[in-house]
Amino acid sequence: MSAPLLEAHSLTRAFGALKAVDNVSLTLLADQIHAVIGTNGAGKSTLINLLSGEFPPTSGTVSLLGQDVTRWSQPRRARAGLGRSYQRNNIFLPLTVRENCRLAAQAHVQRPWAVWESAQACPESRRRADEAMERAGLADVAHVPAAALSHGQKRQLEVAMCLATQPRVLLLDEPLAGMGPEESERMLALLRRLREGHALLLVEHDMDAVFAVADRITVMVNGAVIATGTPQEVRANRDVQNAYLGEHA
Ligand SMILES: Nc1ncnc2c1ncn2[C@@H]1O[C@H](COP(=O)(O)OP(=O)(O)OP(=O)(O)O)[C@@H](O)[C@H]1O
Repeated sequence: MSAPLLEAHSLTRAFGALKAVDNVSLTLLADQIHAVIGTNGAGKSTLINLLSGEFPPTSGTVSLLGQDVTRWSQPRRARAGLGRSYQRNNIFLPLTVRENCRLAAQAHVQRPWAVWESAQACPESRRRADEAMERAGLADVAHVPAAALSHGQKRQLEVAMCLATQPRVLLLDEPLAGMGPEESERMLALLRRLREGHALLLVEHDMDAVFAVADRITVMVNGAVIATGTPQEVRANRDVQNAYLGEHA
């Protein structure tokens, strides 16, 4: 069995009286895609925010590569190997694909205070950027300004920028949002390629895609986990069928 790269133990996050995430435990293994699904407001984005370190949990712990990172900031977790792509667009539109990837790598490698000055000069960030573009299938459009990319390519670029930071764990928040069938297929192929060597957490509303690509699925309702298992186990789970799946059961 693969090693756990990220573990959440009994994570809870309250906003006033509301428990947006309620006693959630989760283990992300290397070489696996772990999807988190649930209705709107189930707590998926809050869970990603707790794992990535956007804000602290009310209680519970997060460990990354065996280290307790619960009180670590988001940048510190990122430097330790936790990558995240956002639902909101994080790209510098006037810059080329390569420059966006270089800046992401640069912010990580060294001299983060000098990102503009040395994006050209730092061979290590150039190497990481080129590798990330290659893996994300964007090498052909390296010189294209991000503004000229299709919606699907922009989402690929977000993943590439995340890869340029050389993470072991990738948290992906709705990478397929707004995509047509062809773009979705391309992104799914990319996620499958990324599985090797990484632990991927995928929050996604497209159930067909989730069941096609995930090794494990966690189902959340009202902040709590109601089931975790293989796609087959989750599909067959009565609680999940009643609470959520409907026509996907
Ligand atoms: N900063 C906040 N302050 C107060 N309530 C919040 C905050 N963030 C989230 N919530 C509430 O927590 C609950 C979970 O929200 P969250 O965005 O995590 O759900 P989600 O599963 O990601 O939903 P969606 O699929 O619509 O993105 C919701 O009821 C939401 O209104």
